[in-house]
Amino acid sequence: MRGAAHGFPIVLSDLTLEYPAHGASPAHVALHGLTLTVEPGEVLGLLGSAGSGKSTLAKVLSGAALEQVRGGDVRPVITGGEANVLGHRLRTLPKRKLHEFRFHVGYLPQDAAATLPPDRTVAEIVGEPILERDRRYNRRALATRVATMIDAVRLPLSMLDKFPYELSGGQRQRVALARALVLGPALLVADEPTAGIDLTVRDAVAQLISELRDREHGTFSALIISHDLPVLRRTADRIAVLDRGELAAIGTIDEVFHDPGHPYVMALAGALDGGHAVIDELDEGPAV
Ligand SMILES: Nc1ncnc2c1ncn2[C@@H]1O[C@H](COP(=O)(O)OP(=O)(O)OP(=O)(O)O)[C@@H](O)[C@H]1O
Repeated sequence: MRGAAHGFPIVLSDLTLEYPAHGASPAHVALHGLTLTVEPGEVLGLLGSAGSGKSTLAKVLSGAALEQVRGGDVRPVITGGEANVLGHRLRTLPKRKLHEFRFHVGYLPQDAAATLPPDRTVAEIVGEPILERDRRYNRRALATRVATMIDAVRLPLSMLDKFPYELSGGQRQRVALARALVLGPALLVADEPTAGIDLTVRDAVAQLISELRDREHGTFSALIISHDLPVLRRTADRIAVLDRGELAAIGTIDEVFHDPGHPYVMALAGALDGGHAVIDELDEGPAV
């Protein structure tokens, strides 16, 4: 693909994602005909109504949806078009390459804070991806890297020996973010990274993401799902808006909201004019 050959971290071409039929539930198309490109060094914000397909896209682009299915979990599959991430065609990515692929993509799932392993300390949780990659990794270097990440997400080092149940939801969210970033990924896919985090720390999380982008000179890119406009203004070069599984708009925040052609984007713009910074109250979207 042309984009991938030029080092674009994400190239989506007419991408359709579907949850296969399971039990009594029929197959469900979650995302339809999505075409977009994330440029090297770009942070793309992703907004959209509830159920518009944001988390589904994050699961697929991070490679999480390609992992072995556990229990009754139903994963989305690519049923049309192409998704190329970091030069890999996800549709045909061999299972043996998935592990390596996932080392290069930091993924913060929507439920990350709630699903941290309860029996591990913060230090163990954040350091785990390093040990998964290299069991013999120098323990002192590991401790330093983990402490650096904990500091980067503005948590005190006294948290390192704590268990998830001893932390607040916002602190757990930041532990999950530290874990997603610990391997120094080329791409971060973050599903509501500031959910549950109080205002003062939200700024710090936005700052961390923009620092990574600025410091890594085009080698760090991100897809950030968020309804938090101040966070997107700080971090995102452009935003894409999804509505009911389709792309409703894409451009800089100003381009998208100053000339909203799509009814859902118009409603978002109206909410912003009304002074709302966090716009998830529009989740149902207007009737078209
Ligand atoms: N496991 C599943 N099986 C079948 N359909 C699913 C499954 N998970 C999600 N869906 C459906 O796929 C669509 C997209 O869901 P998704 O979670 O990606 O939306 P979203 O934009 O992230 O929403 P939210 O903002 O509420 O998190 C929805 O219609 C949802 O009901």
